[in-house]
Order: sequence, then structure tokens, then C-alpha cells
Amino acid sequence: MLLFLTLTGKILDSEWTVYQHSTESIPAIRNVHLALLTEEKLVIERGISNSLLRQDIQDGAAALARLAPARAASAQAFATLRQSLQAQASPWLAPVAANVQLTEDTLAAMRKEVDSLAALPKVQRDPEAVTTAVDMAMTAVDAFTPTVTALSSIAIQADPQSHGGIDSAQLASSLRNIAGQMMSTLTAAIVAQRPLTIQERYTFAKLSGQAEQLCSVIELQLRGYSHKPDFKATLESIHDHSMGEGVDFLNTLYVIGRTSGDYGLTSEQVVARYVPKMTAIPHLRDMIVAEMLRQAEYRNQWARYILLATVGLAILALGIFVLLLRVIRQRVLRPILEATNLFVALAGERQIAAIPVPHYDDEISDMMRAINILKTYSQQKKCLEKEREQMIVQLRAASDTDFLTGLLNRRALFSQGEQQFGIARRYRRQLALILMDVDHFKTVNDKYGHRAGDQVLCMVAELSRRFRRKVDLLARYGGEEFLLLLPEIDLGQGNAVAEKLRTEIEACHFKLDGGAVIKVTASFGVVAFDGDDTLESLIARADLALYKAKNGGRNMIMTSPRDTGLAASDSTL
Ligand SMILES: Nc1nc2c(ncn2[C@@H]2O[C@H](COP(=O)(O)OP(=O)(O)OP(=O)(O)O)[C@@H](O)[C@H]2O)c(=O)[nH]1
Repeated sequence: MLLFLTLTGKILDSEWTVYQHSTESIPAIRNVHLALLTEEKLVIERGISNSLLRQDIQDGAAALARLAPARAASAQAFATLRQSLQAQASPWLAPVAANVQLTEDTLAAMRKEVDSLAALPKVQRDPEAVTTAVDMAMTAVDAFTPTVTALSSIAIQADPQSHGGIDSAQLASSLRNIAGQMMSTLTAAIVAQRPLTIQERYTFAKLSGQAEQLCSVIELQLRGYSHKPDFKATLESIHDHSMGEGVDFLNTLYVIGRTSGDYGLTSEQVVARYVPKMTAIPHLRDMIVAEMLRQAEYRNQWARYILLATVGLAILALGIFVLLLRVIRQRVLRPILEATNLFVALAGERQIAAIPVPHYDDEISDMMRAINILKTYSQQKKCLEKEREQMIVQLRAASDTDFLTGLLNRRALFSQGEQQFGIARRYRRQLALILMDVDHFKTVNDKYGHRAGDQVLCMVAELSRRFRRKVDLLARYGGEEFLLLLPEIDLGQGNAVAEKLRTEIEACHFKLDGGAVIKVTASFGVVAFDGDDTLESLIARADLALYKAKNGGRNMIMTSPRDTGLAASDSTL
């Protein structure tokens, strides 16, 4: 995005610069035109002033009549130029404006000098003062040249493509200037009706050569426009009238000036015949400027279109780019992020709410489908694991439980009993053990059937459960034999528990499925942990006590202290 914005910024900046330059070039070309017009007015005023200085007051009436409008035209041209320069707030124009002011000051001084000399009769005029005034007129024109040059440079800088046009316009202006100077060179001799001096002949010949060269250069430069009828007509007019008839006319006067000096024309008549022939030259200059302005405006319009198109395209491209990023984010980045989270959740076996439904048939949707399959497998695996764990629990319970009574079986008794026994031995705690055996159980089986016997065993187990505390272990030790391990219980308390159980069993009426009600009794062997016992020895002692109870007539409780031996330990409750 950064790269894109940088490139777009560069292109926009470049197009903006082109547009700005093309916009600046239009007033810059206009300024050049105004400067050339001003220069033309200056040249005309200079010509009239020169002519006036060569004549007496009464002879120079016509020149004097032309001077006032010429001065007004110069002043107007300067005012327009100044106004145009002031309207554009450019730092480059400040020195140009200063130079314009300098030219105007020089012009004012020249006018003052011309006026004071023209007011005198010709014979009273100091020739040196006249020469100075003529030089001042030349200086005023020369002082203006930097203005034209500077404004031309500014216009070319703004739009290099206007270089050729400005050059041609300047050349046309120079041609008009030289054409004027050619006539001015002859004016003094014509006024005096004398032959030309060598200096005047030399100057005229030089100017004539320059005019010819300039004309050729202009024609060469404007050959690109020769297909345009108006340009063609103007160039032909310059060729035929200005350089043809006009210069031929001056050449005729020049030939006379080389011999007799009898021109047969006044200077005003020369002006009246010559000047109209020159109008095609400033016309050409104006046409060139107009063409330049037309092209500059065309380029400016194009630059504006290109700039607007570039801005539009940049906005469009930016929109597409942002849209593309959004699509990539939505269709690629976000799904990948979601997929990553899903993978992490699956790996961590966490619950997955839902897998996003793919909207498009692409690689991402394939990935989501694969995750879905993975999720199904994972769920199946989790179910299987749960089932396996439940099965293990069930199997463990089954392996520890007597299938008939639901009590602990013999294996579980030894495993859990060892723990209780270990605690009692380590911490020297009380521990009693009761071994119970249903009396004449074989008779029950024989009389009521094995199934009834099972029922009786279950009911005896249920009765025994009621006497059991949470910490006690109750197990089916053998066929009709049950074992109770009682932590924190001494022998006396153990006997009491056995007695209660015995009484309960004796008092109980066992209702069998067939409707028969039977009564059974049970014999008990009770022992207590004496500190040196093992679980096996304790059970063995309980078994001995039970044996004793059986032998003693059953339905009784016997105990068997360890150190006193079997015979000595017999006691009947
Ligand atoms: N119904 C049933 N009978 C069993 C089960 N286990 C053992 N027996 C029976 O229990 C009877 C035990 O008989 P005996 O060892 O002679 O003992 P008794 O008949 O109770 O006589 P005394 O113990 O001397 O009072 C046998 O007939 C066994 O078949 C069992 O799970 N269910």
C-alpha cells in the first residue's frame, strides 16, 4: 500500500507540475506579447522623435502631430504591461518591473530633451545636444531589451515548447525594428535633401543585410506553419510588400543618396509610403503569439484532463486496491486465522462451537472441510476415549465387586484392607475385624434352591451394609462368608457391632421370591489389631474365632486374642 501510494503520489505530483507550468505559461506568453508591443511603440516613438530633431518647427509639423499619439501609445503600452506584471504575484517578475520602470524613466528624460530641442529653430540647436537626444532615444529602446529577454526566458521556463514561437515573435519584432531603423538612417539626408554620409550608407547597408537575414530565418522557422493559409498569406505579404516593395523603395532612395541627394520626397512622404508596407511584420508577430497562446491553452486543457484522469485513475486504483485487500483479508487471511485457532482448539481438545461454512469453492473451503472432518474424528475419538474410560471404571468396579451381592470381593478386600491396615500399623490405631458366616446355609440351598440361597446372601449383605460406616470395608469373603474391617474400633466395640448384626440377622424374616419366608442365623469371629498382626494373621485369627463359634453351637460371637492362643482366647458373648 505504501509503495502504491508513493508511486501514485509521484505520478500526481508530476502531472500537477505539468499542469501548473502549462497554466503559468499562458500569462507568461501574454507578458512577452505586451513587451513586444511596448517595444514596437518605443521604436515608433523613437523614429518620430529622430525625425523631429532633424527638422525645423514649421517643417516638422507633421512629425509633431504624429508624436503625441505615438507617446500616448507608448504610455498606454507601458501601463498595460505594468498592470499585467503587477497582477501576477511572482518573485521572478519583480526585477522585470524594476527594469520597466527604468525604461520609463529613460524615456521621460529623452522626451524632455527632444521637446526642449524641438522647440528651438534648427539652426539654434546644438548638434551635440541633438546627437545626445538621438542616443537617448536609442538607449530607451535598448534599456527595454532586458525586459523582453527576461519575460521570454520566464515564458520558456514555464513551457519549453513555446521556445520556438517566442523566438519567431522576437525575430519578427526585431525585423520591424530594423525596418524602422533603415528608414531612420535615411531620414536626416532626406530632410536635408543631401547625399548620404559614408556612415549612413554603411549603417543602411548593414541594416539591409540584417533585415534580409532575419526575414530568411523567420521564413525558415515558420515553415511548419506554411500549410496555414493566414500564415502563408502574411509571410508572402512580408516577402512581397515589406521586404519587396518597401525595401526596394528605400533602396531607390539609398541609390539617390549615394549620388545627388535629390530625393524629390519629403521625409513625411517617405514615411507615408514606407510605413504601411511594414504592417505585415507586426501582424505576423501577433499571429505567432496568438498561435502560441492557442497551443498553450490547448496544452493547459490537456494537462488538466490528464491531471483529472490521473486523479480519477488513482482513486479507482486505490479503491480496487483496498477492495482487493479486503477480499484477501476476508477470503484468505481471516479463514487462515480461524483455521489456526481451530487447529489449536482441536490440538488442545477444547470445545469448538462451529466451523465457519465456506462461501466459496476454493482452497480455503477445502481446508475448512478438512477441519470439519478432523473435528468429527476428534469428537469420535473423544467419545471412544470417554467410553473406554467408563469401561475401565466399570471393569475396575467389576473386578473389585462381588457380582452377586455388590460388596467388595476378596481381591478388593485385600487391596483396600492393606491400606487400612497400613494406616493402623503406622499410627498405632485401633482396628477390628469381623468375620461372619451364615449358619447351615447348605440347608437353605438344599431346601429352597440355589437361587433362594443367592437371595438370602443378598439380603444378609444388605443388612450388613446398614452397619457399615463410610470408612469401614465390607466384603464377601467366601461363599456365605462376609468380612468387616472397622478402623478406629477396638475389640469391645467390634464385638458390639457383631452382636448388633447377629441380632438383626436372627430377627430378620427373609422373604424369598417364591413367597416363602425363612429365618437364618450367623456366627461371628471378632478380632482386634494388636500391633504385630498382619492382615492375613488377623483374618486367620478371626477365622479361628469363627470356627470356635460354629463349634460352640452357631449364632454366636467368638473372639481370639493373639497372644493367648486359640483355646485360651475362647469367650462367648
Ligand atoms: N446359593 C448359593 N450357595 C452357595 C454359594 N456359595 C456357597 N454356597 C453353598 O453354601 C454351602 C455351604 O455349606 P457348608 O460349608 O457346608 O456350611 P453350612 O451348610 O453353612 O454349615 P455351617 O457353616 O457349618 O453352618 C454349600 O452348599 C455351598 O454350595 C453361593 O454363592 N450361592
